[in-house]
Amino acid sequence: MIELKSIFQTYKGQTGPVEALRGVDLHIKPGEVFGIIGRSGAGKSSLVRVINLLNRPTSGQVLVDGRALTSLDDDALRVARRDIGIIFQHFNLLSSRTVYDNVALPLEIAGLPAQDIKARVEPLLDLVGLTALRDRYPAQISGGQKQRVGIARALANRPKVLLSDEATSALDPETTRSILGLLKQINREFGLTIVLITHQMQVIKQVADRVAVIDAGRIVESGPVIDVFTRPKHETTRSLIAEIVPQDLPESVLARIRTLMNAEHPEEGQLLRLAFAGDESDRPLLSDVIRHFGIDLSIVHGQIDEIQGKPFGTLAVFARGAREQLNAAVAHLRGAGVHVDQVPSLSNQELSHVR
Ligand SMILES: Nc1ncnc2c1ncn2[C@@H]1O[C@H](COP(=O)(O)OP(=O)(O)OP(=O)(O)O)[C@@H](O)[C@H]1O
Repeated sequence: MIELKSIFQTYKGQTGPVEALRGVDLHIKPGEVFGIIGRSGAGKSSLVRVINLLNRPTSGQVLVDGRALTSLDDDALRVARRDIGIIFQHFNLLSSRTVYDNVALPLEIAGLPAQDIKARVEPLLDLVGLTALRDRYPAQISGGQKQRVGIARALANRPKVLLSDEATSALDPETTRSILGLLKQINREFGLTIVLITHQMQVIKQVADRVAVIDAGRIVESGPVIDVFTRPKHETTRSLIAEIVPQDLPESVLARIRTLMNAEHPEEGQLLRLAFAGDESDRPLLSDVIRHFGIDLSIVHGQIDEIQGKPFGTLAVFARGAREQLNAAVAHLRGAGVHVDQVPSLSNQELSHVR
């Protein structure tokens, strides 16, 4: 549905060129909710605005629904853009127009007759739950309601793709949940492809199917959300995930591990960090390894959460047993699809760096 090929975006900065995007390749499939996450200044807005050519990239190709937007002239691009709706952090509504007239605006620009406009706008107001507020002005409605107007307006031209540029960043957590719920509903009902950029992992966790992590203008990691959450590879991903899944063990847990460690011969104890997702979490894997390999396990820390109905979690366990048995147990867990980090040393100094 959307293909970005080797995208570079360089701005003329005040003190010299700023390379906001440095060779981005992305392939977003039809009907998926694709999240792009990164810290402030990573290049998220530049990237999302390249998709509809609000920003023309310095080099690279943008294909949407098989059409190379980067090769179109201005007139053809204007028409092609009707297939791509966009919603913004600050809603960008016209204050002098009512809710109804804001939603109608893109259809007026496209030259639809008033009757056709009415036939499109009314069901959209119904969809976003604003029929009763149709004659209010933006100053007379809440932030969440403004974003609902933004969504209805973005859908007016019946796009195939909806871009969301930090659309929930100015909203409180409850309103954010309801707006994301609405986006997911639209994605399911209309099969609309949604690309959302955000700096909030909560947003990715609630609605995205796949996610790409952008850092300093490059995609550093991408994949299904559940994989990226349970097995983050890049430091930026780890620190973003720490917002909702703590990546470092708390000091009190480290103190417990030190106590356990002091009670053991170093070669007989090992700290393991397990990450599991989906079906793995339903199986009695820990009791399996205790029974089959004759080892003891103490759970020292853990967290279980859910991503779109699928459980995922991390556990830190202190494993005791003969070295060979411990290694066999780790191999068994890995064979069952659990990601296992073996914390290699039990020295106090290294424990202070345990993640
Ligand atoms: N028009 C511009 N002129 C010069 N530099 C720009 C321009 N727009 C963005 N930049 C720079 O490009 C880099 C990427 O900016 P961008 O807005 O894409 O990042 P972002 O991840 O969306 O950040 P934020 O979350 O803070 O909005 C930053 O260093 C920014 O200062």
